[in-house]
Amino acid sequence: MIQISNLNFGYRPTFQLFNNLSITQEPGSITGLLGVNGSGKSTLLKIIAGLIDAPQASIKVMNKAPFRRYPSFLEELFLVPEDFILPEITIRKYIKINAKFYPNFSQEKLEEIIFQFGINTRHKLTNFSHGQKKKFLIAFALSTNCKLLLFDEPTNGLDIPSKTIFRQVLASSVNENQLVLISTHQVKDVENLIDKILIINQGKIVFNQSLWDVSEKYAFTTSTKPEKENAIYQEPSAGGEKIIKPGNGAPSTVDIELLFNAVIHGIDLN
Ligand SMILES: Nc1ncnc2c1ncn2[C@@H]1O[C@H](COP(=O)(O)OP(=O)(O)OP(=O)(O)O)[C@@H](O)[C@H]1O
Repeated sequence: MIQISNLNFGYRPTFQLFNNLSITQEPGSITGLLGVNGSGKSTLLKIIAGLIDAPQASIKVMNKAPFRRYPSFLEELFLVPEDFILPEITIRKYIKINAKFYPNFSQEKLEEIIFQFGINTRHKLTNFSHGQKKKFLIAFALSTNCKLLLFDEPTNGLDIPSKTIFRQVLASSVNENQLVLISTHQVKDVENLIDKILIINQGKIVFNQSLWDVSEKYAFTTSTKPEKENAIYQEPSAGGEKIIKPGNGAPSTVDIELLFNAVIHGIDLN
């Protein structure tokens, strides 16, 4: 569904943000895109969505060049950006105007998610708080049933119950023909939701694996003192050490934050 090879891109000629970045992603997963501040997560989502051109790279998203922005491409992709401006119209009007661009749009699904989030459809969108607007946009995105859904920091601004509802509605409303890519720093918010992890660092994708594979290959444990042998990576935490060791065959619950820190510190967990 996403094939990017040799992506070189920078906003300024003097600073290259991506260096020969390559990714392949197939449908059927909810993938977390992780990276430190400024590593280029939002930029990558915009390139995939066709909002930024990267003419030197070979980029195919749903077998099309995103920046050409063919209608048949746009009707199968929805990006929920980190920041957005919504028009001064009611939710009902927004739906009436925008739903028709998405052939698989489900009004029923939208009403269900809006109900779960407790959104009042009579108000104008501009009268909502940022978190309320975001919940509406997430609900709309899921209701489009697009093949590719891109979420940039979707849980920023959501209250704690809404984060739980976000995980529930996302997990229950996507199917194996869709790919969901979620850029986030809030790894706790996407734990038990994502099934793949992509990590971007210093202009490249440095990690791309399913959580299931990671859970089988490695054991994530804690100890009151540092491990002298056998630790692949360890770091101090409240009350002791968090440790990654080689797995023993039994699946281990993956500590995504620890995994991320290990990869960013140059540990090869591929
Ligand atoms: N429109 C722009 N013009 C120039 N530079 C930009 C622009 N947008 C982003 N950048 C720069 O590109 C780099 C990557 O930004 P981007 O927003 O993609 O990173 P990010 O990983 O999403 O960051 P964060 O986690 O902080 O949201 C940053 O150094 C940023 O300052």
